[in-house]
Amino acid sequence: MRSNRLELLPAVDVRDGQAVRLVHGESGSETSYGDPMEAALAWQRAGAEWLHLVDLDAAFGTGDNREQIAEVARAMDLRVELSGGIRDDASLSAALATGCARVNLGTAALETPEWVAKVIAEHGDLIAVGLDVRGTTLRGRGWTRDGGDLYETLARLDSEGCARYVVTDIAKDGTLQGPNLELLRNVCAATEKPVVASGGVSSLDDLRALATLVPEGVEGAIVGKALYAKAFTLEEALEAVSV
Ligand SMILES: O=C(O)c1ccccc1N[C@@H]1O[C@H](COP(=O)(O)O)[C@@H](O)[C@H]1O
Repeated sequence: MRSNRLELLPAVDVRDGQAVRLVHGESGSETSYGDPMEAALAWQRAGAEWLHLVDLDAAFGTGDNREQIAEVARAMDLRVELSGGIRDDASLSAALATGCARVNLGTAALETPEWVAKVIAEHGDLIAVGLDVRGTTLRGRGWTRDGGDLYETLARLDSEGCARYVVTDIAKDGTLQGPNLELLRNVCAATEKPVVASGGVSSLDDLRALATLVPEGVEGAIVGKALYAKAFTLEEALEAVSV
């Protein structure tokens, strides 16, 4: 049964060994926030139940931070959602070996749909698919390449039994402009599977607005820039969505 409380997933995105935030996911727009382990431990101490942990170099194809990310994932007592560069058996096995609660596949769902169908069948709830969109066009390879229509891909993944979607509006990501509630409503109307919202959260009111979408299927929200910019604390965010 679905919970009626919005889950919060503070984000730690790692580029070149540092916790960073990007604007619109654009390479080169990084603001650095220091050591990823310290950031993750800070969110854990503040009461986070989930951590959204991203290897941005692996997503962009500019290397990877795999060892460091595995160290962070292993050090956590909370549940970790791991993403970035998980595109084949080797990277999936390495990700799952960290003990993470689930992995988030992006590019692979656009470029190697047969492999994604296979791993959904094998791993069920451990696999989520990230639907990173501009308008209704999916983007892969560090959000630099078009990858098809959102709703066609969603229907295909649904038919393959995908357990969950992480929906990012790229136009909102890292901008502190508020989430795209219309997009989230539309995705929730198109699937019965839970949706994790990503991109744009700027205030406690944004989180309260997302919490109103829980009955429609929004299960959680990824929060990045707003926490690093100290728009509110994680403790305040958790309180705002508690019911
Ligand atoms: O999170 C970001 O800011 C981001 C920016 C640019 C590209 C990817 C980004 N994050 C996440 O990376 C995975 C996709 O990685 P891949 O395509 O599977 O290698 C996905 O969770 C994005 O949301």
